[in-house]
Parts: sequence; structure tokens; C-alpha cells
Amino acid sequence: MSSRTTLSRFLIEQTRAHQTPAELRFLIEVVGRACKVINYHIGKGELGGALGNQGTENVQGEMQKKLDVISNEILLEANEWGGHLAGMASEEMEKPYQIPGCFPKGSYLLVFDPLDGSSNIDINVSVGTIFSVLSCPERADICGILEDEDFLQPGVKQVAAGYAIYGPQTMLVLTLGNGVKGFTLDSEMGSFVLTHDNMTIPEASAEFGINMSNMRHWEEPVQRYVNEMLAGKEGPLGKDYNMRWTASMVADIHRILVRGGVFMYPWDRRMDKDKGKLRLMYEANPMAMIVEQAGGAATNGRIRIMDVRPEKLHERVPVFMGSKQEVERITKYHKEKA
Ligand SMILES: O=P(O)(O)OC[C@H]1O[C@](O)(COP(=O)(O)O)[C@@H](O)[C@@H]1O
Ligand SMILES: [Mg+2]
Ligand SMILES: [Mg+2]
Repeated sequence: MSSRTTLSRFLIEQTRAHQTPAELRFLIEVVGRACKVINYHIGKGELGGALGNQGTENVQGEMQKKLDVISNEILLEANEWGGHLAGMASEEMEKPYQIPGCFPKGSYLLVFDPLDGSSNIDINVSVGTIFSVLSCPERADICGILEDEDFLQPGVKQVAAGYAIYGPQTMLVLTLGNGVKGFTLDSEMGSFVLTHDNMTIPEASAEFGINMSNMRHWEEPVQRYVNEMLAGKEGPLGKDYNMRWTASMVADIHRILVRGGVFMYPWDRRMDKDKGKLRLMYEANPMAMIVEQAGGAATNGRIRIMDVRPEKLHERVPVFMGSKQEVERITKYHKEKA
């Protein structure tokens, strides 16, 4: 009997250890399978005609990549008939996706960013898929249409969160609320195998990730924080910091789960008040749950991201997440300025 723990076996063990409902287990399995299919299309690249623009815009006014649309369809198709979902919402769709038919639906809502890091697709840099699982509010009418409001639950309500990273290795990183696990895709077996048993983020770090080209637009607390790091050991922090930015949130957060650091996408003067670039429901919330479950912290500069009350399905939020000490420092600088 192989001692390697596949995703399926891990989920069964979770059911025994933590009473994880069979429906949730099935949901994670289906999402895992969909990510394997997405991985196949990404791996084919131009051979499969999957690179380049789709020629359409999504609800955020962003030019969609072909793989944004392909990945979205793969996740919808895989999850539509399983009976485990009441509905879905995606970065690439303005409104929630209704599970067709009049019959009792599943207990869960799946919210996802089908392809994260889209600007990196055509240059062969790691991209990912991010997902968040919520419970579906009680519904009288089984034929009832799902409204945006059904999804607008704060991050603390998530029952699971995860991401797939399509890089030199393809991995699935997952939390069900008791720690963070990483599974590597064994392409021969076609299974995700547990390789990172208890991913944790060191409290202290000397590495940060931010798009530096936006510096002139940032608020004072962010300018101060980044300048102090750039000042290195001669500066007030007394240590040298390294900088990394891949422009794929999944890849930047994965780096932090493996070796620590802080990831930032702050508000800047070009944006709507108190908003950011990254989306609360399918980027910030799932990543915040994973980061906190790994011992890190995640705020919008002022409060815990998972305490933010969502108002809109595609709303944006400033993001500071990673090693606790660094996130606490940048949050303190914002509070001092408030
Ligand atoms: O291009 P910028 O400003 O560096 O922004 C990069 C950020 O935008 C994103 O690509 C947005 O995500 P999508 O690709 O899913 O739209 C993040 O993954 C990444 O952190
Ligand atoms: Mg994204
Ligand atoms: Mg995306």
C-alpha cells in the first residue's frame, strides 16, 4: 500500500478527523479535477491555440484572455451537475451562475478566479486558479434564483479556500479551517499527492512583494513602510530586505507560504475611495483564509480582510498579507495616519 497520501485519501481522513461533510469533500475533489483540466490547456499553450486575447471584456472592463474564458467554462461544467452546489460566482461573470433545474440544490456556493495572473499567460510565467467555498443561505424556493446577496458573506464565513498554481510543478494548496496543505500533481498517476503537510508562514521576514511602479500614487503609510525596507540595515528597521513581484497573486502568495514575506496591493490615488485592485470575494478572502491558517495575517491596511462586509460581488479591496510582524507594522502605520 503506497504511503503517499492522495487528495482523495486526505479528504476521507478529514471526514474522520473533523467530520468534513461528504458534500464538501466531493466539491473539493471536483475543483481539483477541473484544475487538472485547466493545467492541461495551460500546458498546451499555443499548441492548443489557447494563448492570446479572447477579444471580449469582463465585468471589470478588463480584456479577457482565451484561458480566462476556457478556465471559467471548465470550472462551470465540472461543478454544474454534481449536486453539491447551489450556485457559483466568478471573476469572469457579472452575475451568479444558477444551477439549472427545480430540485433541492447543494449546500455550498463556489466563488472563483478561474485564472489568476492573466498578464503572465502569454509570457509563460506561473498563473493560478483561486477558489472560496461558502455555505448557501437557507432557501424556501428550490427553484429560486440566487442573488448577489446570497454570496455577500464576510471571509470569516468561508468553509474552505484554496488555489492551484500552474508553474514548474502544478500544485493545489488547500485549507478546510485546520491548517494548510499542499498537494503536487503527479502527472503519471494523474493525482494530487500530499507533499507539503503543514504549510506555515514565519512571523518575521525580510522579503516584500509590491508593484513598485505605482509608488508615486501610494498613501503616506505605504510610502513610509516601503522606504524603510529599502533603507536596509542602515535604516530604522536595521535589516536588508529583498523584493520580488511576479504579477500573479497566486505565485506571490505561494512564495510567502514557502519562505515568508509580505504581499501588498495597496489603494492608490487613481482608484475609487478605499478600494484596491484585487477582488475581495475571489482573491483577497480565500488568500486571507489560507494565510491566516498558515499563521500569517491579512488586512486591508485597517481591519482584518476576513472581517470586511462585502457590498458587491466584484468589489475590490486593498491587500496586505503574509508574515505577521510585517502586516502588523504596515497596519500600525495606517492607524497612526488615520
Ligand atoms: O499588473 P499588476 O499591477 O502588477 O497587478 C498584478 C496583479 O493583478 C492580478 O493579475 C489580477 O488577477 P487576474 O489576473 O485574475 O485579473 C494578480 O494576480 C496580480 O497580483
Ligand atoms: Mg486574479
Ligand atoms: Mg483572473
